Amino acid sequence: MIRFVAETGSTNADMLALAEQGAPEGSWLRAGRQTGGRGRMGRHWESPAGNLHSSTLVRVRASDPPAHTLALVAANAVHALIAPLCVGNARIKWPNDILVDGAKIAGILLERAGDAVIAGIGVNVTGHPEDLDRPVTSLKAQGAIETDAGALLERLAALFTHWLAVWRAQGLEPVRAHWLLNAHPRGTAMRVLQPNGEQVEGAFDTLDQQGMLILRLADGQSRAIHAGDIILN
Ligand SMILES: O=C(O)CCCC[C@@H]1SC[C@@H]2NC(=O)N[C@@H]21
Repeated sequence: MIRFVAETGSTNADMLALAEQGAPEGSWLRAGRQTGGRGRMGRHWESPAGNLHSSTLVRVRASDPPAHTLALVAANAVHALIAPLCVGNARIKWPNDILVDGAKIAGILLERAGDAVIAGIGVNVTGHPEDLDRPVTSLKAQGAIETDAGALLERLAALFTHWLAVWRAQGLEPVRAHWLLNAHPRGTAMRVLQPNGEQVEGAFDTLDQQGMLILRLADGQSRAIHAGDIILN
């Protein structure tokens, strides 16, 4: 079920509260705008009217793949929503940003409380921040014919349900394989800013079976990265 509120602080915060009150898996919340939108690594997510701000709830089970790999489920769903609408080339950037021709168009934030994982998805539909040090874009700027956030969420919820079912029934492998098809190609040069402040440079190799980024360093060694921000060179 999709609920809509005209304005809230953060749909992720609201969905975490709903999860605590017993909301079932498959619940969705969409806000017209957010006043305290949360981004990854403690950043603010600009959330003006016209864009898509939504969160859904997954109740993880003991038999599921690792909960953090729901990031790949969400990225596959958001990529499938966005790619057909854009003239430019839509790609997933690890861990779960969606870029069009190198400019960020959507972001995903996973938060967990007990068995509840909240997947928060923000899509720049009609607007995007102007003052960032990284390229950003929106569906409107990409010439998309569908720019109604409500209609986009109907489609996104169906795509998320599909990828969640694959993840649960077939495991991580098909989800990971599809993610790799739509992500930066192997050999892409990148710099990783890790949460501890360390920077690592290398070339994208693959995602391992746990969803970790495997980077090939200049000396030929491999490094597994489990968290951080990537800058594509
Ligand atoms: O930093 C990122 O790329 C992740 C951004 C996630 C933003 C979405 S908008 C809906 C949901 N509610 C939030 O407060 N954040 C997520």
